[in-house]
Order: sequence, then C-alpha cells, then structure tokens
Amino acid sequence: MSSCPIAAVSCAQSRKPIVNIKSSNTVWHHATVTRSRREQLNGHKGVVVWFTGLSGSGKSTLAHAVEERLYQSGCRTFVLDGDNVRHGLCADLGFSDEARTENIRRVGEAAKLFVEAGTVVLTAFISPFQNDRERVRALLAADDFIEIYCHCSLEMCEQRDVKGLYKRARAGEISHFTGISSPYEAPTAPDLKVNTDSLSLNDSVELILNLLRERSVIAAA
Ligand SMILES: Nc1ncnc2c1ncn2[C@@H]1O[C@H](COP(=O)(O)OS(=O)(=O)O)[C@@H](OP(=O)(O)O)[C@H]1O
Ligand SMILES: Nc1ncnc2c1ncn2[C@@H]1O[C@H](COP(=O)(O)OP(=O)(O)O)[C@@H](O)[C@H]1O
Repeated sequence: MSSCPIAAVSCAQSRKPIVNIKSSNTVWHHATVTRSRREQLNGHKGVVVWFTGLSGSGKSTLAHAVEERLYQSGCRTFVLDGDNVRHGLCADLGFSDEARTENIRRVGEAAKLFVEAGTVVLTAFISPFQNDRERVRALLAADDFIEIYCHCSLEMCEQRDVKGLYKRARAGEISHFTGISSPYEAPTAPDLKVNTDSLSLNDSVELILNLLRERSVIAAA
C-alpha cells in the first residue's frame, strides 16, 4: 500500500526536487475513501506499468495491447502516452534534457495519483534517463512500480520509422532526437526486458501479463 503522503513530500524534499514547493501553507487532507477501499471495489491493486524505450520500440503498441487485455478481464486501466500528454499537461515542454526530466517528473506524479485511485496505469514514455526513472520508482512503494524495457535496436526502430521522425532527424529537421542526437540510457535492472525486434506482439503481451500475474496485480490465469 502507498506510504503516508506527508512522508512522500519530505522524501521528495530531501531528494532536491526539480520544482521548488512554493505552496508552503498547505495541509494534506486525508480521504475517507482510501486507496485500499478503492482497490477492494475494483477487485485488483493499483500499479504503474512503466514502458521505456526508443521511439518506435513498441511502448505505445504494448501499453494499449496490455490495457485491452486487462480491460477485457474487468480491470480499471489508463494509458498515459508521451505524444498525448505533450498535448496538455506537458504542452509547455520540449526535448532538452531538462525538459524531459520535468516531463517524467510530472508524469510520475500523475501516475502516482492513478495508483491512489486504484488503477492500473500504463505509461509509454521514452524516459531516456535512468535517474528520472529511478525518481519515479522512489515516489511509489516498491510493489507499485513495474519497469518494462522495450528493447529494440536503433536500426530496427529506424527501419520501422512509424511516424517518419527518424528520417526527419537524420535530415537535420528535428534536433535532440533520442538515439541520434540525444542519449538513451538503457535500464540496468528492469522488471522485464521485452525484445520487440524479435518477439511477436502477442508473445510480448503474454510476457507482460505473466509478470502482472506473478506480482499479483491480476489473478492467475
Ligand atoms: N526530439 C525528439 N526525441 C524523441 N521523440 C520526439 C522528439 N520530437 C518529437 N518526438 C515525439 O515525442 C514522443 C516522445 O515523447 P516522450 O514524452 O515520451 O519523451 S521523453 O520521455 O520526455 O523523452 C515520441 O513518441 P514515441 O515515438 O511514441 O516514443 C515522438 O513521437
Ligand atoms: N513485439 C512487438 N511489440 C510492440 N510493437 C511491435 C512488436 N513487433 C513489432 N511491433 C511494431 O513496432 C511499432 C512500434 O511502434 P510504437 O508502439 O508507436 O512505438 P513507440 O511507442 O515506442 O514509439 C508498431 O508498428 C508495432 O506494430
């Protein structure tokens, strides 16, 4: 279960938050409808399933395919997707290292709210920096964050070029493009590594669902 929110705030303060907490005269209001009551109602626990990988590595495809399966089995789910979130919550952010760090910080906080709501939230962000991903993990209880590394070679991602962005990045039309002119730090100890350049979509989905069963997020098949 989630830790005391006040403890989470002081923990964030000790880790030097990227955005200073400016609203100092605020007091946490405790809900009577708690996370555990919501989870009881939903029949499953809340969790973050965090997909990371290069553009075109399969994050969105997998997040939505896994969501579909979870939805069909009666789970409360939501996908937070990089492209979509950048149309609203993070519309003010570009692709510098600092902007990506702030993007992931905001998404981590949003994902934490979904977990409090007892939801299985699936996030599809490149999230290229190990520190940023670790900071999100640290926001949550140990069981509440599952990191899935969508592993796919740059060559294959470029070959797929789902949105034509690699071609434009190679032509110099897009700067700071991950894998070309901006770094990607691969996870050193992900909860699961899915090789999307060799596995089928179905097999990849099954791997992830098996992990969710193992972690008791969903009932055994
Ligand atoms: N410069 C640059 N580098 C990488 N990606 C770019 C860039 N410009 C636009 N895009 C599009 O934005 C999507 C990535 O956004 P994210 O929020 O996931 O990025 S990050 O986590 O903050 O690094 C990414 O989506 P995916 O292809 O689904 O990963 C791209 O469609
Ligand atoms: N095992 C797999 N898992 C996910 N996507 C796959 C897999 N095999 C092939 N693909 C294809 O790779 C592409 C991944 O694109 P997308 O999901 O948009 O990536 P990302 O969200 O990481 O940018 C899609 O065209 C998808 O059909």
